[in-house]
Amino acid sequence: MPADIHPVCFSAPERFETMGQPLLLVGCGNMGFSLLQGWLAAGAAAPEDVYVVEPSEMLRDRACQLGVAACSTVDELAPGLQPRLIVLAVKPQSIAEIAPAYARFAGTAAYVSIAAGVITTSLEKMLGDIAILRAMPNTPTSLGKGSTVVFANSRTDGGTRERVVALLRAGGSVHFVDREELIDAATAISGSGPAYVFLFIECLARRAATLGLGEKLALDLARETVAGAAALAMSDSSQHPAHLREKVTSPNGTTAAALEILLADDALDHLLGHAVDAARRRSASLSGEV
Ligand SMILES: NC(=O)C1=CN([C@@H]2O[C@H](COP(=O)(O)OP(=O)(O)OC[C@H]3O[C@@H](n4cnc5c(N)ncnc54)[C@H](O)[C@@H]3O)[C@@H](O)[C@H]2O)C=CC1
Ligand SMILES: O=C(O)[C@@H]1CCC=N1
Repeated sequence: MPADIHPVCFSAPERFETMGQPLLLVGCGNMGFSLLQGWLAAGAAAPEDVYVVEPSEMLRDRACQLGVAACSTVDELAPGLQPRLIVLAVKPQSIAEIAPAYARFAGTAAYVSIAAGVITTSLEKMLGDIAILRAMPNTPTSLGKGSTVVFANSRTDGGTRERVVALLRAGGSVHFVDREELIDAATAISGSGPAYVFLFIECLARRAATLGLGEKLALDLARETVAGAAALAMSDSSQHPAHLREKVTSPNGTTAAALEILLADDALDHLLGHAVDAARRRSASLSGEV
């Protein structure tokens, strides 16, 4: 873990502080819905406290099936609604158009944006000089197995940080960074990371099928192998992944034959390095497009 990323020591509270406090989720697409699933499953928010704004009828229906209220535009929200937290889960390219309509809640609300690459200075121009946090979650949040990296602007007080952590903690671990550019790094590692792992599963399954294992068994084995290895890697933090790898690798055995290819000229390391750099640079460049 980079020295700048400090995990928040936050054991799950018995009673989440977000309970009874209206929470507004703006955008309920892939990531917004993953967050919503995580919050509700962990009891971090009660369905009756959550209001979703989402223009897609299909996605509103999906949200409503979890018991929350959903409408298609900000203007349809009850005039008296005073949200305590507003989570902006819309695309970076559309946030400048969408966010300003939510500035009217600034008297009661703190804002969390999950938009990749959209810096707090830009968000402050859209919403005002108020408490704004950037969070970079990932889709395993829907199962409470996600990682979220958070940066808070200077207007964010301790109570607001705690409230946001209480909510995000429902989706898995929460880590604060104190330099905003580290959100770009986190985006490239944990935000986009699940896609790299899914690609690995796809590739492994394709190879398994090529070896004659059959489509279903091929996919089952690829999924189970990644899930099992990840569970092992998580089960004992004193064991470095390299040590776990060595335990699989018999001298002059089959794993050694495969690793000789993957480790040759640091091929995999370099490929992943290029990929992660591209994601980090893309995150940084998105800020110039907003
Ligand atoms: N998909 C992922 O794994 C992650 C995504 N993010 C960030 O989350 C944000 C959303 O990404 P996705 O969920 O993947 O995209 P998405 O396209 O699935 O979701 C965006 C949603 O915003 C809705 N929307 C459009 N206009 C709206 C408006 N005026 N008011 C309310 N909602 C509106 C869309 O209908 C759509 O459902 C992006 O900024 C992305 O950078 C961050 C971490 C991970
Ligand atoms: O691909 C993207 O831009 C978003 C941010 C991290 C994951 N998905």
